[in-house]
Amino acid sequence: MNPDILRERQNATFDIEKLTNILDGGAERTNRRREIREVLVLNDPDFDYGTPTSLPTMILKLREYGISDPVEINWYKSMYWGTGREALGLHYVMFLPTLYTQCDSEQFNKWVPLIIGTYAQTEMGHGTHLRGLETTATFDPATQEFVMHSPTVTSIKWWPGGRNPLFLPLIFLSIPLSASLFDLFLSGFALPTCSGIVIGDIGPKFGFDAVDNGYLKLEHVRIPRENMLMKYAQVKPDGSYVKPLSSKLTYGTMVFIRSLIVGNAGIVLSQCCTIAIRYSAVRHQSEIRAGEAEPQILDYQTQQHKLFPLLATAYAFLFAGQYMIDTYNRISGDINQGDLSEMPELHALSAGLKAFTTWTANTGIEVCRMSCGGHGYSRSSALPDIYVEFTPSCTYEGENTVMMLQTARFLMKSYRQVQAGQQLSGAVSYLNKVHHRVMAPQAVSSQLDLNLNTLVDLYEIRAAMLVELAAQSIQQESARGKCQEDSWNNSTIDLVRASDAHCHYMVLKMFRDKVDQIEDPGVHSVMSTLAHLYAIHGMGNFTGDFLQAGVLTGAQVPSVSKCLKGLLAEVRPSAVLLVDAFDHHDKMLNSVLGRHDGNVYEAMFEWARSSPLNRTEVHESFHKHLKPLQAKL
Ligand SMILES: CCCCCCCC/C=C\CCCCC/C=C/C(=O)SCCNC(=O)CCNC(=O)[C@H](O)C(C)(C)COP(=O)(O)OP(=O)(O)OC[C@H]1O[C@@H](n2cnc3c(N)ncnc32)[C@H](O)[C@@H]1OP(=O)(O)O
Ligand SMILES: Cc1cc2nc3c(=O)[nH]c(=O)nc-3n(C[C@H](O)[C@H](O)[C@H](O)COP(=O)(O)OP(=O)(O)OC[C@H]3O[C@@H](n4cnc5c(N)ncnc54)[C@H](O)[C@@H]3O)c2cc1C
Repeated sequence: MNPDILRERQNATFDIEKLTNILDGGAERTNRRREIREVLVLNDPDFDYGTPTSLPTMILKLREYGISDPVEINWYKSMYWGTGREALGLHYVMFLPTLYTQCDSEQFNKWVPLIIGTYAQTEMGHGTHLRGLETTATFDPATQEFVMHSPTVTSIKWWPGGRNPLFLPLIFLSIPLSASLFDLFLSGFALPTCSGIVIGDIGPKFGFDAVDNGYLKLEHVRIPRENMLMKYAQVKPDGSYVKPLSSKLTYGTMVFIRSLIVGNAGIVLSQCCTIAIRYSAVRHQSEIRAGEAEPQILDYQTQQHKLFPLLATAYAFLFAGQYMIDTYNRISGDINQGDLSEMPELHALSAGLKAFTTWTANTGIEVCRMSCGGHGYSRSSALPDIYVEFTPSCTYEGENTVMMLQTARFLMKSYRQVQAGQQLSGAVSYLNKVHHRVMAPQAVSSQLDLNLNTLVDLYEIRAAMLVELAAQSIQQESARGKCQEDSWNNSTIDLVRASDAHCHYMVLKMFRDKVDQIEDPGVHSVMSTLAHLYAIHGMGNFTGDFLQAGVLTGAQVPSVSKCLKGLLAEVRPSAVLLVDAFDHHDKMLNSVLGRHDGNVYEAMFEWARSSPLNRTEVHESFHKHLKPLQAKL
């Protein structure tokens, strides 16, 4: 083991295993995750990663082991495929959940065990604006079929991932009866027997290469009436339409996946922090004091300033992901029982946190890559591949700006309710104080109050102020004679800013609540330090907001920076131990820089030598192209 990394692991001030258990949701979950990793994947003689049979092997193994829990599927898949995506991601995280949540019982029993599918909602002309989707599904009572049709070039289904060229069970969103409502259809087409279908691949993408994203054009293709997913809405044999309790129930799968993406952003950021911080512990470069040995780059304050707030953010997002999934499970359970009262809040929370966490993690991956210098740009680091695979999460499953505006819609509605004298509960209950003006900034002392509860309060006041400012912008636009829609559009910068601040407050609050639950003194101490670092770092990035909210004075601003530097120094001794607690297996990370043993250079040389370009002393292209050319010169 590299001596630097060995030294970093001595004198631990907290129990790493206990922290890993907290991240997994308990010791039993850690044991189960490791069982899946060690027994069901690494030590499985059939484990054949990287071969053409990998995918079918994985599917059969998941069924053989009876793994159906989304988290356990993800544990298995991420061990099998490492940090990359694989062609069946969409099947597991969108196609199956749609069947689970939108099929009636007969359909469920008929389809779920049997098929692999994709989710074809987006069209060439519309991905965000679902009410603008053009694909039609017209019911023909005479034949008890729906006629599926792509009326325009912009209605061609575009992007469905994992498009299977031979058999096409896919979830469709189409407009069967009216522009405002659309429903889900399962369309099993067996190509090439089924005429009226034009299918293909949309071509090379920025990345996501393991997933074949396709296109699908339908020309009056008929499917049985029974293929409409009929849990919430039905078309009866006589053609009558039974509306769902809410038209937004059709959107349920997107809410589910957005809820998963929050935790996934934490996982991906934790992978990158593991790579960058372990590498920074073994990389020596330049000098701090003339004549002394080159220091570990982790001892540079700027390197700590790049990586430690991201480390704190990774923990924050992992805890936010736990909260999000628990909230999703609770509310979707109520929805299943017909109680839709919290559906708007679930939508607003999942939409906002999906955007907030993916935007932050997306930027953070690049900071981790650049903090590793040239070797960070090598594919051997795994950081370029992680970035390329993660960055579309800011676009898919709800483009981030649009998602933030959906959260803003909920915040504005809540603000208006408070103005009308209603008492709010849940995540927006802090807006009650705005109405009663108890949001007045606390007596701001000359010293920054570092109590975590106080910091949470300051973020709450900042969010409330920005919600009020956005609402005032809309009111001012209306007062200038603008219609409601234009008043909204002319305030969308403020609205996104308010949603971002609301999400930032929510994530810090979840972090603080999780720290409060930690009983082990050592783990509590180091997690409390990270939560403070997360809060103070955000205060440094958004100083203007806190000044504008009156919860920070100009005189206190220097102490924010001073406090930040102190917290960076406090984290430094535990940095490697804190990434060890993420418990990412070398085989899954697949990173020369992030190896657990820290033996980076030896591994990098081996990695380079294994490159296809180094198979022969002289590359065949010399003999094929250059040598004949030289002979002519
Ligand atoms: C631990 C396990 C980890 C697993 C790892 C998995 C991590 C993930 C990794 C990879 C993922 C797989 C790869 C994904 C591939 C990508 C797939 C896709 O992209 S599929 C397509 C996704 N498309 C979208 O998300 C479309 C976005 N657009 C919309 O959702 C809607 O158009 C809209 C923007 C919400 C607007 O809808 P609409 O116009 O109908 O509504 P509005 O007029 O704006 O609002 C009317 C009222 O409706 C409320 N509303 C809107 N949506 C919802 C909802 N979903 N639920 C509840 N309520 C909703 C809205 O709030 C308004 O309410 P009021 O204000 O009127 O009260
Ligand atoms: C890798 C990848 C995989 C995908 N897989 C699938 C899949 O399997 N199935 C599927 O159905 N789809 C899939 N998609 C499509 C994806 O869901 C859409 O790209 C996404 O919903 C964004 O919609 P759009 O492309 O129409 O972008 P647009 O909405 O056209 O966004 C373009 C710009 O317009 C802005 N904008 C749009 N509306 C508003 C508004 N109301 N207010 C302010 N600004 C606005 C956006 O903020 C953005 O800046 C995938 C996409 C990617 C990148």
